[in-house]
Parts: sequence; structure tokens; C-alpha cells
Amino acid sequence: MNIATTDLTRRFGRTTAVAGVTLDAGPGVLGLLGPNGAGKTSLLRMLATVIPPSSGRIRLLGRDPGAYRQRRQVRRRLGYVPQNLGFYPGFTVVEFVEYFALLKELPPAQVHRAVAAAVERVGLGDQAKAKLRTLSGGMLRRVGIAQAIVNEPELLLLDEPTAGLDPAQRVAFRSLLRDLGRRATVIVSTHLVEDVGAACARVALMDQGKIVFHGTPDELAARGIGTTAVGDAPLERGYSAVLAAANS
Ligand SMILES: Nc1ncnc2c1ncn2[C@@H]1O[C@H](COP(=O)(O)OP(=O)(O)OP(=O)(O)O)[C@@H](O)[C@H]1O
Repeated sequence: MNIATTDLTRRFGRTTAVAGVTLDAGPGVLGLLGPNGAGKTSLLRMLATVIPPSSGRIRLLGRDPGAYRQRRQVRRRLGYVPQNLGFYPGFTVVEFVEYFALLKELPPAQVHRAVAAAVERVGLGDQAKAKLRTLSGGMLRRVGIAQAIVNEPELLLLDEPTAGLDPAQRVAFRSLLRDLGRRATVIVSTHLVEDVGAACARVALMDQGKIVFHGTPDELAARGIGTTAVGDAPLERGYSAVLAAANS
């Protein structure tokens, strides 16, 4: 398993953001759904080795991210798109992605080609030399995705990557996700249930720090059948039904 957590917990003062998550994930795309404040970002940040857990066990790519050398090995093979990635406005698209390639310790001889491929893959080939300050919000999101995939990560974590993308870009991005999921373990948090239906083989639903559902999109949709759950589509009704049951 590329990700294996046992009873993973993260507290911020008196708030328990993640309350005992046990999750295994191999290659493929896993959609992470849940209402605001459910703990999705906190879980992704722990999996991205950005914050340590308060308690519980976590193994990434067979390694222990709590140990310095192993954490460094994991980071080389990891891609992470945080909710709010800071951009250097004076950098060009290529310079920014290259910066991350170097941070991820890509062999120098591979950097040029890897950066060009990542920029092309997110559809920014024509903007490669544009300064970041001149790009739209949706284009910046795509730059954020390019930096995450520049090292062809085996573990890719994306926090609401489709927010701000126009419909055509969203469709293109879902196809990129499916492609990446063929060899990598991809976890994508989203509020767009359509993302899950279109791109994810599996889905986990978080509520109040816990995973209250883990299965296929069809299984989630089935949870809404025969209930009074609200939603415009089967997946939305399944989502509402699981949340209602978790809170009853
Ligand atoms: N750095 C922090 N300091 C204090 N509290 C935090 C911190 N980060 C998260 N929290 C709290 O932890 C809980 C879970 O937040 P988190 O951002 O993980 O949820 P989320 O599911 O990603 O929400 P959203 O869908 O709104 O992005 C919330 O109650 C939040 O206020």
C-alpha cells in the first residue's frame, strides 16, 4: 500500500481536526469528500508530510515519514497541491515549476525535460514564459498542479484542485487525474461531487474528523436510494444520506 494510516489523529488546541483515521490506499484515484471543517485538508497535510500527526501511525510508500531520512525519500516521490499555494509573481511558469523540481531533488539533467512535460500536461505550453503575475486564477491553479507532477510522483495529494477551473479545464483535469492514477496513488479533495463520478475509482467521505464512508462511487450513490436524502444527482443523494446517518 502506498498509504497506510492507523488511527491517525491531529489536534489543534482543543479542536480535533482528524479523529482516528485508518486508511489504506494503493494506486488509483481516491476522491475525498466532506463538508467544510470535516478534516480533509488536515488529513492531506499529514499525508504530504507538512504537519506531523498528534497520534496514530502513518506509512507512506512503505516508509515512516516521522524519521528524517525516510521523510526526505518520501518527499522526492510526492506531489502536493495545497489549497493556497504561494506564487512568486516575478517568476515565469517554467521558472516556478523548475524551482519545485530542484526542491524535489530531480537529477539536474532531467529537470529541463520534466518541467516542459509538466507544463504541457496542464495545458500551459503557450504560457510557459509568462510571468505568474499576468496569469488568471485558473491558470495559476494549473501551475500549482504542474509543480506537483513535475517529479512524476508515486503519491499525489490535491486539495480542491478544480476550484477556479473553467468547465473545459475541469474536464481536461479529470482526464489528467485518471491518467496519473494508472500508476500513482492520487488523493483529491473536492466539493464537486461530479469530480468524483468522473475521475475517482474510490471515494472516502469525511465528517467531523472521521471517515464515515469508503467505497466506490456506485456504492456511495446506492446509499441514497430509497432515502429522503436531497441532491440533484445520485452521488449527491448518497453523500447526503451518509452524512445524515453519521449525524443521527
Ligand atoms: N492550523 C489550524 N489551527 C487551528 N485549527 C485548525 C487548523 N487547521 C484546521 N483547523 C480546524 O480543524 C478542523 C478541520 O479543518 P480542515 O481545514 O482540515 O477541514 P476541511 O475538511 O479541509 O474543510 P474545508 O472543506 O472548509 O476546506 C476545523 O475545525 C478547522 O477550524
